[in-house]
Amino acid sequence: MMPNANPNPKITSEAHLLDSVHRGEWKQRDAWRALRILSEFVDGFETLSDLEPAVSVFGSARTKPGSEEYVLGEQLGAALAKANFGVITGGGPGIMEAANRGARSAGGVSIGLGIELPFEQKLNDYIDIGLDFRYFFARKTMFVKYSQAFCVLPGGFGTLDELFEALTLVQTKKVTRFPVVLMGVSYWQGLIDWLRDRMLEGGKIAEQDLDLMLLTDDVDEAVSHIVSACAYLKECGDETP
Ligand SMILES: C/C(=C\CNc1ncnc2c1ncn2[C@@H]1O[C@H](COP(=O)(O)O)[C@@H](O)[C@H]1O)CO
Repeated sequence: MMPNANPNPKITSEAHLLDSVHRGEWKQRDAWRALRILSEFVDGFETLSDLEPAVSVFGSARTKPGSEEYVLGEQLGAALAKANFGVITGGGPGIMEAANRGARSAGGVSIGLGIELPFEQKLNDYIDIGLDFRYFFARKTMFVKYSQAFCVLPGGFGTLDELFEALTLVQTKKVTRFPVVLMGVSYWQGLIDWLRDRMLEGGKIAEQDLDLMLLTDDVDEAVSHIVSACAYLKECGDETP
């Protein structure tokens, strides 16, 4: 059954926190929720701080095993592992599973940062280090902090949210300029054209903001781009080229 067809979805902790209707709950409950939020950060920092260099892979939760995009996710996970990167995903199905599966099959470290959702869900079966989060914002901090790069495969709202969060953090220099690779040229080309024709032409972003992304179908090109960008950053610190 598709998740959003569930007749009785549970109300998650994050939904309670973000609830803007039941004002009575705010005073009683939110201060306590802050402690739970703090514990998510502490668990994340403790579990992930010893991680070797890693790359976060994002993409649709709905991609079917065996499909072309799933196979691309597996190949990418394996190639990243062979280049000695851990592979971090959202721990769910689809592209997340594919990348974890590829990383595991190549003997790499496979990490899943799961999220509590209104419907039953467990981490996929290809994860060595797994964490479950209640709050998207705590989980997002871990993706950014413990990755050297982001690879983004075809996906929906969740994937776009992760992509644009990363780009905003790099653009505003909240994080070191690190590589963002978009994989799946035919899927992303329309978005890139729109960013160029509308956003750039309209003066909403700068040319260098578009340069933050590499668009490719080629796994080897993606990985060597990440390897050389990481080497450059190690040499030059935060300075942009
Ligand atoms: C919809 C389905 C499962 C949802 N399960 C998810 N588990 C973990 N992480 C998820 C899930 N759904 C979204 N995410 C995060 O967003 C990205 C994918 O979102 P999209 O809208 O599918 O593009 C992904 O990178 C995750 O971090 C089906 O069984």
